[in-house]
This record gives sequence, structure tokens and C-alpha cells, in this order.
Amino acid sequence: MPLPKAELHLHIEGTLEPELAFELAARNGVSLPYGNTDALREAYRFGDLQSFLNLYYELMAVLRTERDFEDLADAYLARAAAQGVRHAEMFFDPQAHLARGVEMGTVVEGLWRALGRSRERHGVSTRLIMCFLRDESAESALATLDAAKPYLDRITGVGLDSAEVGHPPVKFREVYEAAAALGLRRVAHAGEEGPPEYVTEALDVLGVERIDHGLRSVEDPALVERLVRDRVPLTLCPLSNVRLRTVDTLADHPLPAMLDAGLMCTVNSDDPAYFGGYAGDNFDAVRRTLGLTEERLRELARNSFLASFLEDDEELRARYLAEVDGYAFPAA
Ligand code: HPA
Ligand SMILES: [Zn+2]
Repeated sequence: MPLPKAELHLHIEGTLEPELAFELAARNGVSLPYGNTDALREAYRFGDLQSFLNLYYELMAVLRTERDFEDLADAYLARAAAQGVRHAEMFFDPQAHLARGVEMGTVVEGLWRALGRSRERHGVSTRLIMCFLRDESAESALATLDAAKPYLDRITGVGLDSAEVGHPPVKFREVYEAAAALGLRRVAHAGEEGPPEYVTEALDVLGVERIDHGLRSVEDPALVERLVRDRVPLTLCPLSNVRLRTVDTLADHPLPAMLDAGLMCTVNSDDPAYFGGYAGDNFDAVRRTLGLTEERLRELARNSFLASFLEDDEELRARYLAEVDGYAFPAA
């Protein structure tokens, strides 16, 4: 049995495996510029965030109907459950779909068909976090929030993703204020490729409760001190960092030093279909390559539940934490 954990940094569109992409392409009469799944996998060699995003947005063309989004989420939840994920807070990128003529309702209702039965079917509780694309305008983000208003009972929070450098958090001050006024929780990607100043700005200007990635925070000792003091969760994604060349190799990943510094780190998969592994694979990789002890792994799992948006179900959170505390690691 794998270590129980929550996944807090997961783009549902990034769980689109090549096999499902071809199945949906056939179902919807969409042609992909790749002959087969092997040819598509060959394209998964990324030089940076942008080269990944180009493929990520291109493949979304196969997602058209509620059933497509349902199948996508259901496939993720099954894989995640098998790797010990008990709770998943899932990002989605409505602007990437609206731009293709796929309505907000199609996306949210489709995802909800899978999420609504996830606890019974997969034993995984879920939350939805709607992301704004930071390389789109602030006006587009506001219009997206507006389009989401009929679905706010299904959306727990807002996030900020896509190409980071040149798109500082301050650009989205107004839409985050509006989201807060609607009672939505706030997170943002910061310090993945962008500088530590973006992390500070996300906290100060957008009022975020968690930082997605936050890797480059380590370059600013005063920021690290603040993140430790305020116990700001960082949703790290080690295999993503390797594939997008944010770190040279996994052995160079600063996770152990970040834990030693007292940062509240979590380990997540980001876009598992593209980056070579789901949540459990990320845990296994850091355990093996970075030599994390069982107590460190348990700390990461505890952090994931402590940092999750389970305030509306503290009983469930307590149950998950008890499972982590009682977990017996298999003999090596
Ligand atoms: O890793 C990511 N970073 C930024 N935007 C994204 N959108 C999907 N995945 C990512
Ligand atoms: Zn991400």
C-alpha cells in the first residue's frame, strides 16, 4: 500500500495520456499531427516551460464534450488512487477551452461528472481550482471569472498558470480581489521559471495561501525566512522540474535543503502524462534519488493534507492525517 497523500498541484489537462488523446481524437474527428502514440511521445522532449506549453495546448484540441472531460478526470483519479492519492485539488484552464469554442459549462459539468462520484468510485475526495492564463490579458481573466459565476458551487479557488516570465502576479490584482470577494481560495504559480520577486508579489498583491512551485524562492534568504515563519505551503513538482530543465538533474533538486530549512513543502506531479510520473512516482523518485528518510516522506504527506483546502471537512482531514501517522513503510 502506498503512502497516503493529497495532490495539490495537478493540471487535469496535463493528465491526457497519448492513448486517450488518440481515442478522443478518433471520437471527435480531430486529426493530430502525429502518426501514433510513439510518435507523439517522441515530442515530449522539452527545453523549457514554453516548449511544453505549446504541446499541452495543441493536444487540448481533442477535448470537446462533457464526456471527454469526464473520461479525462476519471482516468486521472483511477491512476492517482492507485498511487495513494486520497485527496486531489485539480487545476483546469478554462481560457484554453473557451478560445476553442468549448463552453465553461462543458468543462465544469464534464469534470464534475467524474469528481462527483470520485469518493465512491476511487476513494479520492476532490476540489476544483480554476486557473487564469497569465500570458492572456487581465481583462480576459476577469471575463473568465464572470463566465464561471454559475458554477461557483463547484469551484473552490483560483490559480495562475502558463508562461511565467514577463507576466508578474501584479497584472492579476483586480481579478484576485474579485475572486476573494466571491469567497474563492487563492493560489498562484510563482518562482518556477520566474524570479523570487514573483513569489513575494503573489503573497503581497494577490493574497495567495499557497505557492505553486516556488522553487526559486531559495535564491532569496529573506523570502525563505518569511515562508518558513508563515508556514506558506509550496507545491513542488520534482519530475516536472527535471523535464522542464528548471533543475539539471533530480539529484540537484533543492527539496532536501528546503525541508531542512523548515519550508512547508509538498510533492506533486503537475502534468503527469507529460513529465513521466504521477504523485506516487514523484515520491518514489525523490526517495530514491534524494535519499529522503521515512520521516521526511511522512512529513511531506502530512504537509499535503495540512495545506489542502479541507476546511469544510476537518473530520476528513483528521482521518487522512491519522492514516499518514499510522502508515507502515514496507521493508526496503
Ligand atoms: O508547469 C506548469 N507551469 C505553468 N503553467 C502550466 N500549465 C500546465 N502546466 C504548467
Ligand atoms: Zn503547474
